[in-house]
Amino acid sequence: MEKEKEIRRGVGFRSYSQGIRISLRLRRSPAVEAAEEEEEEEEGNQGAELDEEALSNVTKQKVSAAKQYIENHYKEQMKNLQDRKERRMVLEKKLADADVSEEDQNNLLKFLEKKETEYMRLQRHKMGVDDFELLTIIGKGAFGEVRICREKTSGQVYAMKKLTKSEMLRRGQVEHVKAERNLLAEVDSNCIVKLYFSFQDDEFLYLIMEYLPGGDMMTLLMRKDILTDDEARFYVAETVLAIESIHVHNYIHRDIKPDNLLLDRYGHLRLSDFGLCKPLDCSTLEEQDFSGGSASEISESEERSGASKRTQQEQLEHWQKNRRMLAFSTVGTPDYIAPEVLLKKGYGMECDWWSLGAIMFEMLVGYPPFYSDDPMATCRKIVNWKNHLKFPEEAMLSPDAKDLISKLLCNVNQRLGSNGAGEIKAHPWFQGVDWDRIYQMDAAFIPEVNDELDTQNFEKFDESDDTPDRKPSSKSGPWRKMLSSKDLNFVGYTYKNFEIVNDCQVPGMAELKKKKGAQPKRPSVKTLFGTLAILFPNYTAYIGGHSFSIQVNIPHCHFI
Ligand SMILES: Nc1ncnc2c1ncn2[C@@H]1O[C@H](COP(=O)(O)OP(=O)(O)OP(=O)(O)O)[C@@H](O)[C@H]1O
Repeated sequence: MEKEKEIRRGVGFRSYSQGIRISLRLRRSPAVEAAEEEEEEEEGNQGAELDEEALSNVTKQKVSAAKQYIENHYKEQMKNLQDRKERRMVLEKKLADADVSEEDQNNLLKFLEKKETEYMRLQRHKMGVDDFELLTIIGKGAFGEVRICREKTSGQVYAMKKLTKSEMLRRGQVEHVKAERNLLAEVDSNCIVKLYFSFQDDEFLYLIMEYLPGGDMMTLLMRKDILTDDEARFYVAETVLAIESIHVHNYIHRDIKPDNLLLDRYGHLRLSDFGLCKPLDCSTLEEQDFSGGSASEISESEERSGASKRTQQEQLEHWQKNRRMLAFSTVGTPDYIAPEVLLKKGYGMECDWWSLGAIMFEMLVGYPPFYSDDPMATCRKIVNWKNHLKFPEEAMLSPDAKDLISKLLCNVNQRLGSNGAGEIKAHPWFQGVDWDRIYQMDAAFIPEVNDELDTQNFEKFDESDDTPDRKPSSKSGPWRKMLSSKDLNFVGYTYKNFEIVNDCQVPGMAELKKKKGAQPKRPSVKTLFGTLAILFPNYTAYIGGHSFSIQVNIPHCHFI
């Protein structure tokens, strides 16, 4: 009966996004359709409105998936049209001001149109794992692996993160993975790893990101043991900026740890791994499960294992021995998670500032503040942090460093950063930090990177076939795919970033930008060529009998 009602009503909705009205009906028999039309007329044409309760959950899910798909599609199309118009206008304006013959002007405009057509074709191209040559594995996590890869057509090198859908579903991580994709697509910041494409096949989700060859902070800390105050200040300051840049977009990371702080070619830090927090199973525990966390109870158990007698150096060595194992285990390390997150009490952005405090402690002391042989004991220590936060004397932390850590590892309502990142930036430990220029300055360490495929700053991983590569699913149209029950969960995941145009990668443009006002008023053909190159890199043009060839790596606008 319910079902019949559902079929009789059909499903309709209207979307007024970008001025486009969409109404969708799921399949009904012609007889049902006719009956419904009659009914609609009788009801004064109100039949398209949803009777929310009459719809099954699956139908509602399908409707919302279809709605999202169509809205995304039209939104993107409108934006593309607008962008195309703007590119034409920019070029026309430049041409009007330029010292170029009419013939050259026409040639350039024709060239632009040709490139636009190719660009549109490229946008329609359905990306799949087959578009990439898969190279070395550089990371493994609970849901999949990260490896470097090369796009076959452009030759561009990326990092490909591959996540197993079934695993995400099993662990209820679907919303998290969507959050990760959304954040990466939405936040365009120097401090965040850049996302170029995301796509999926039947079994996996793929994120194609920039490859950051400097390695991660976990590896750096394992190689260096501890950092000096100045070195730590540099990385902590860049982490503050990275956290701030996601908070201003109303995202909370919740899982900030050294493994998620990546270093670029020049040693500058970028935050990654959004929304895939792997809650140690203690996050499903209730408050009483954290009982037994008093100083004396934990000391007793640590005494039994000999942990309480360890010197700072011994504790550091013990930590390092366990660290990789913890990082690659399915439960992950809880060492940086805020107590309110562990207790599921409801948490806000402050939890990321707690993680910052734990990372800063590790940078200066050598191991995180609540480290214990057993991850459950670590959770207990975090929840009972007042009894367990101790600065080893041998570490000789400066009073300012201790003060900042203590103001980050504390109750939420007293935590520095609760009123914005400005509070943290103003702390005396950061005195002398030029917050506006830190990303332009030399990093504390410049990583050794010999070529674009160099992975020396990463651990070596086995090519064992945990998550076998599969062929991408058939390309028989988005609707069929969208409505297959498995993929409904991941609708809206696919993404191409054609937007981040980094003109500093265009030879000559960066210099022009630096020397303000140096750009000639009447641009030469060469400058015009630069403009076109920004729009459409990697091409050779013949202007005024000269051939100009520029190789520009703007991967998201690739191979046009
Ligand atoms: N864009 C990138 N460039 C270089 N290395 C990367 C990149 N993304 C990830 N990595 C490497 O892969 C490791 C795992 O990545 P990430 O944490 O995103 O994966 P994950 O499966 O979500 O792991 P986790 O188990 O921590 O959730 C990182 O610690 C880093 O060493």
